[in-house]
Amino acid sequence: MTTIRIATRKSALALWQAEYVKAELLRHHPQLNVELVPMSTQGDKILDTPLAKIGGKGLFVKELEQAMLDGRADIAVHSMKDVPVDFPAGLMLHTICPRENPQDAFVSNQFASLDQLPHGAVVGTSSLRRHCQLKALRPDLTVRDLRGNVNTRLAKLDNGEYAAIILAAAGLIRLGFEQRIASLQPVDQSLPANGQGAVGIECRSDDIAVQQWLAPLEHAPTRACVLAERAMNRQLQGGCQVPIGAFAVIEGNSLWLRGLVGAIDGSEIIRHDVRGPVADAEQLGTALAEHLLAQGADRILQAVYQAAQ
Ligand SMILES: NCc1[nH]cc(CCC(=O)O)c1CC(=O)O
Repeated sequence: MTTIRIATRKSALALWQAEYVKAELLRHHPQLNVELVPMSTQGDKILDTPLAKIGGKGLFVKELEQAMLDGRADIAVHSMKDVPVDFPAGLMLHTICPRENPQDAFVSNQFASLDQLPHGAVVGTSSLRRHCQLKALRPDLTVRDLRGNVNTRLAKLDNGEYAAIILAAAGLIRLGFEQRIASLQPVDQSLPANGQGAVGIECRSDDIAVQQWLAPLEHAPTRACVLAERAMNRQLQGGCQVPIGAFAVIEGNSLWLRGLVGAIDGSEIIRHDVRGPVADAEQLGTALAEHLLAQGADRILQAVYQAAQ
């Protein structure tokens, strides 16, 4: 019997995603044996420092990748949002699964939406992208860092430390917390991060057998969108902690990609969007990034990187 071992982080969301891939593999190939190999990553161990200050790309994926290279695991399941743009030699991003709701969610026990928050309210998020867009809409708000997995973040909200918190809707929905979403942030007010809501599967580049098992899990429209979004980030040389939004949708045969780069305090946001054939997804992402750079995105990003040091 063929066994496929899935390297996964131990957070509730990571385990959900690994279980999802396991269930999908078994649904398509009932003859397989699929096992989870849970492990801790560097990113899971550093909980007290804001992510933006730790730097280092791929904090949450290195250990999983080493396990595949060592043959202790065959595939790794990732939130595409957390996957660095480049892969180590010998590994590849093989499969992109159907996207869950890509929007940011407004979660509060008292308020229905962002515009209901009283003047000066404290909002929790650890994402520079969300921070930037929140302050642009509501300069009066105090944005405070909010780390931890989804359960921890909800507990901090319930403790009364924040009037509201912003999380990815996808994580909440997958973990059964959909009813905690007070409202969804419209994408033109909170443009999602590249890859948000999509699950990706990484494997060894030469492991043709595993790649054949994975093939039916692929979702072509999600792949096109995520490739466009990631190409934009790659061209901007943005890591995972940058005030960059990138979000694509497919309309008929055409792909519509929106992007932004902003100052963390929301004082300046550069936006642009492009449309083109779905087949040109990556070129669209690169072209959008070039436009943003020409409009001053590099100046904004340099200031962000300097402030983080
Ligand atoms: N950076 C952490 C992370 N990585 C993926 C998700 C949510 C699920 C997804 O985007 O697929 C989250 C939590 C969040 O942003 O609220």
